[in-house]
Amino acid sequence: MAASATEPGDDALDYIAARLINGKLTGGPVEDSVDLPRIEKAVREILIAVGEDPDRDGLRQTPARVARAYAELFAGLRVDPAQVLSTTFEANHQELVLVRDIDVMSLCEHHLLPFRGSAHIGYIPGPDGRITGLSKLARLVEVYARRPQVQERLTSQIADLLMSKLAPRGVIVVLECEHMCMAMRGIQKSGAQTITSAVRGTLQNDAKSRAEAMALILPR
Ligand SMILES: Nc1nc2c(ncn2[C@@H]2O[C@H](COP(=O)(O)OP(=O)(O)OP(=O)(O)O)[C@@H](O)[C@H]2O)c(=O)[nH]1
Ligand SMILES: [Zn+2]
Repeated sequence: MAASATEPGDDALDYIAARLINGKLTGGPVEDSVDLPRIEKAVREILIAVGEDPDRDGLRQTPARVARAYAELFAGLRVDPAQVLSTTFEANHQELVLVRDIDVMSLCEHHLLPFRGSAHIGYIPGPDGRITGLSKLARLVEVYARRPQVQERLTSQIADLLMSKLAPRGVIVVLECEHMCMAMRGIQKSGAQTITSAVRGTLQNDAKSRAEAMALILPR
């Protein structure tokens, strides 16, 4: 079946945006916010520019496929990350909560090539002991990762939103990623891991707490 911008794939894209924030859409239908025909036109131009025939059988649907793929990969641009943390709980827990090894896939904003790895997110609840659902930490990663990114900004955006919405005593976010723009092209060094951290509040100020959290995050 021929795929086009107005076929059932659009529902799937709305579903992806909704899934990022637990069933609530903030950005409206995808066709209102992502100009799929414009992406298609640009991809067709790229194919011609590199010397391909965009009308040959295998490539005919490629511009439409790439348009839908980009809408999916950048679905986080249509989502308000604050909504991810709209549900919190009283737990009277005063110690570290840490979710390790959250899968991260994003696109670097310099080359639009993927970077991929793990996120580790920890926080010490505030005096009210308020916590959030563990899955919300992974959702937060998804919302910010599904945008053109640099790893440093992705790391600090997660930390800053947790600080402002959860009012914890401290936050630590560590990302370990491999960048395809360093592996597939350019310097062509595959396997290099970039590690970024964003540390806030007491985890920033208290070296002992920070060292304890880091030992749990990067034990090797
Ligand atoms: N700091 C940072 N740099 C990134 C990230 N993703 C890609 N880059 C870098 O962005 C830089 C862009 O550098 P430019 O010199 O403008 O582009 P370029 O000529 O394609 O660079 P090379 O990759 O060195 O060939 C490169 O050094 C990439 O490695 C990221 O998440 N954070
Ligand atoms: Zn890049």
